[in-house]
Amino acid sequence: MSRAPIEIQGLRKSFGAVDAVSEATFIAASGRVTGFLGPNGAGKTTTLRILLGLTRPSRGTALVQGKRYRDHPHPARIVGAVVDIAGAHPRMTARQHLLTYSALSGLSRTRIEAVLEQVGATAFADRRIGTFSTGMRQRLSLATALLGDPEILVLDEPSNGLDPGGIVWLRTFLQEFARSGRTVLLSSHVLGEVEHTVDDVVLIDKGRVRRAASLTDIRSSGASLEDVFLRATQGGDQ
Ligand SMILES: Nc1ncnc2c1ncn2[C@@H]1O[C@H](COP(=O)(O)OP(=O)(O)OP(=O)(O)O)[C@@H](O)[C@H]1O
Repeated sequence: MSRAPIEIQGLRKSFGAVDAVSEATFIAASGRVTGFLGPNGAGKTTTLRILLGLTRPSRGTALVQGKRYRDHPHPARIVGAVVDIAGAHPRMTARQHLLTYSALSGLSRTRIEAVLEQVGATAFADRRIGTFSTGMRQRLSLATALLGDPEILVLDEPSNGLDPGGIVWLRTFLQEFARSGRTVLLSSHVLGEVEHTVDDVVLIDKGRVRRAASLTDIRSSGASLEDVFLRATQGGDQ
């Protein structure tokens, strides 16, 4: 059997006395959008940061295409990470930011126009990032993630601050990305939005994965995603 593009196995991470992640085991499959869901402080960002090589786990493994992120010679060509572009210089334009990121990541600059077009950012490509709305920043973050033409997209709370039009646009984009055989893992605590976007869900609470299932299976059991989420995160043992 071929391996899943994302495999999290027995993951644990403690920060001093705080167990941010105490048992996380799940996969994200290709051709699917997987929602990584949990309440505030559940351990989502910590898990994604470990997956992206930004934080070291205390135990366990988080693999992309069978290897740790940092062991890939060109990780940006494997995984695109959609995280806040807070580190981007506010006086840089979107196009300058993409040029800088290409150079730092060893990526060709030939895809810059294509990714700007892909995320609908061409119109503001020459404006300074400091003047951007949240939605524009999100689009630039996605464009940055797409520069390496990755097989996998990992997004931490991607619809934060997007207006309804932006949310629908992002949903369509992610579903089309997955339909092309690629893989999307996104974290969120906004169930209403996620329910329209994802194929599979992984529910985490207090650092433990409580449930992993397809949305179809959840619906066929007669429960709503909200029911399952509340049961999983309020001491239930699902
Ligand atoms: N660098 C750190 N040092 C100490 N504690 C941390 C650190 N990072 C995270 N934590 C703690 O680990 C727990 C999990 O945090 P994490 O950010 O992973 O949760 P989350 O599910 O992403 O939450 P949210 O939805 O609020 O962003 C929280 O109790 C948090 O306070």
